[in-house]
Amino acid sequence: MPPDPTPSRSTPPRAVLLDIEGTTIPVSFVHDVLFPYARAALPALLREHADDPQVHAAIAEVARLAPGVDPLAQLEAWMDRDEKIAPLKTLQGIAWAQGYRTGRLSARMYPDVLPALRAWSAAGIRLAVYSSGSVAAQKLIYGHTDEGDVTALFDGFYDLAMGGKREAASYAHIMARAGWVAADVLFLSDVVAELDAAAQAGLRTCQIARPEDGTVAGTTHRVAATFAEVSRMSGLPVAA
Ligand SMILES: CSCCC(=O)C(=O)COP(=O)(O)O
Ligand SMILES: [Mg+2]
Repeated sequence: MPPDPTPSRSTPPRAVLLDIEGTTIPVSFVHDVLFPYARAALPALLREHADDPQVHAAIAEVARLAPGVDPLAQLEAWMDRDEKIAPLKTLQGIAWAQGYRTGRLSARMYPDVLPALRAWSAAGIRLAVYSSGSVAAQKLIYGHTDEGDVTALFDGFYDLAMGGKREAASYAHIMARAGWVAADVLFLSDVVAELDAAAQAGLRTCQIARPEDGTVAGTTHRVAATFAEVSRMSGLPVAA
């Protein structure tokens, strides 16, 4: 995307960066389906696949971050606190891969999301994902939705390798990596601290506050309950 010499908030965004949990996929799917699936699968994964290079590297990273602690116990403690730690996210992604492959997992998106993403993409709006879930896990979730494989809608996938979602520098890294101009990009998330960080980096922001997830609307960002509302507020194409 070439830089716009006169970026203006009165023009529609040229790109949209999207959080997953609570924004495109229900919190209940992540917390009641994905997380318990990974928690149940991790002991066998660590026991039986410790020689797999990705598993091996992730376990080594857990040991580096928590020296002297049993890696499985540490992972379970992080899961108890829903910590967004890269090796945990890598291992969860590996655990979910088997579930998607065998058809035991299929992702449910909020019903308003896909029509909007399709309309935005068809109009040339660039779309990218930024989630604490690993890039591999992001491609799995969007590759195995109840609506089929929707990964082709996205130009980019970004995870904690860019930095934490509550740090402004992470959004600057993503802009540099994508070649996007922050002022032209709309970031959608349910979490105010993430929106604060994105706004600090110069992105436009809109909080997604879903009644079904009980998301509490903040006071400092625009708020929408659905992607149709985002379209109307931001001048993005509205789904037919
Ligand atoms: C890739 S889906 C699972 C998302 C996940 O593991 C998580 O912790 C939620 O992160 P998000 O940044 O999407 O809120
Ligand atoms: Mg979220």
